[in-house]
Amino acid sequence: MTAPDNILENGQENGSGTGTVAALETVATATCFGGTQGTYAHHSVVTGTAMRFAVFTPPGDGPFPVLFWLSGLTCTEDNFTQKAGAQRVAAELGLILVMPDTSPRGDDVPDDPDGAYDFGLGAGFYVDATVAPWARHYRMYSYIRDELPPLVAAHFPADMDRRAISGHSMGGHGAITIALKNPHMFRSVSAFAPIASPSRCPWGQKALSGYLGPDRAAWRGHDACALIGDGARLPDLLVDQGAADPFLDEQLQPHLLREACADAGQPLTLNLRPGYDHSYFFVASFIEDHLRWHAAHL
Ligand SMILES: N[C@@H](CCC(=O)N[C@@H](CSC=O)C(=O)NCC(=O)O)C(=O)O
Repeated sequence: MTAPDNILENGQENGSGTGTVAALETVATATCFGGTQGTYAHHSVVTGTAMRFAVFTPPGDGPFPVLFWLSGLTCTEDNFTQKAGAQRVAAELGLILVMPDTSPRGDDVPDDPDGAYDFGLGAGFYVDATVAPWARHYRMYSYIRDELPPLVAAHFPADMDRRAISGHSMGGHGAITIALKNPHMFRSVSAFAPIASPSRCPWGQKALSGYLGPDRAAWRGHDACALIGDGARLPDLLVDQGAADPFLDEQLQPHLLREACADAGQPLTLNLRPGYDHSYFFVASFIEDHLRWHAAHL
């Protein structure tokens, strides 16, 4: 099976006997390092909107292991795809890369009332909102965990028993927390400049209070440090963090993750990279390390 090159108009049986998987529209494709870089669209039952995601399919027949990449605030499926330069190594390693959008979008999807970049559109925070008006569409946790994997399995030459997850900033938080809550799903987990403890930084407090309400007990299930403190575990965790990141002290706070892991005996490799900021120049500089690390675990 190669990457889809047509527009499928009907859903197809997902092979598991559990129902149909949504049709996938191919928005655009390009050949890249012998593989295919594509953008795909579908109707999401989970978010109730159209959703887009990007996929890099390496050359060859597969089945290939799959890395899910979760991007940060303001991003779409394009940021990592166009800026990280991950395709060369993914082609060499035989790794499918899946890059979803970071929130639902559409005319009836509410946004931050002030148009701020850190809530609403482009800022789904990988949680299922429980508070109106967000709860109707902002369900990125279930989208990433439950809806996207069967779509990838149905339409791409993917070996879903060999899954990895990684992400940047808000997406680093998403990758770590989704893996901590679903340890059977991923063989390896890494992050770039993740928000270590959303309950204790302005970005996270705004998002968790807005999407989940003021009860901090509900926030614990989406806070990596709280999850680790409450007993969740990963076999291993790789994190890279730029030491010149302007969000380091106020928002990201990697020392909280280091302390939570040390207290709990959770394995963690935390690389503090002198001179690097929060941008995709930083991600591009170390993505090869992460892809090789994931490939070794898959
Ligand atoms: N000052 C920026 C803030 C947004 C920003 O830095 N977004 C980061 C992720 S931050 C945490 O989730 C990002 O990845 N941006 C996209 C990019 O291509 O660099 C602003 O006001 O937009």
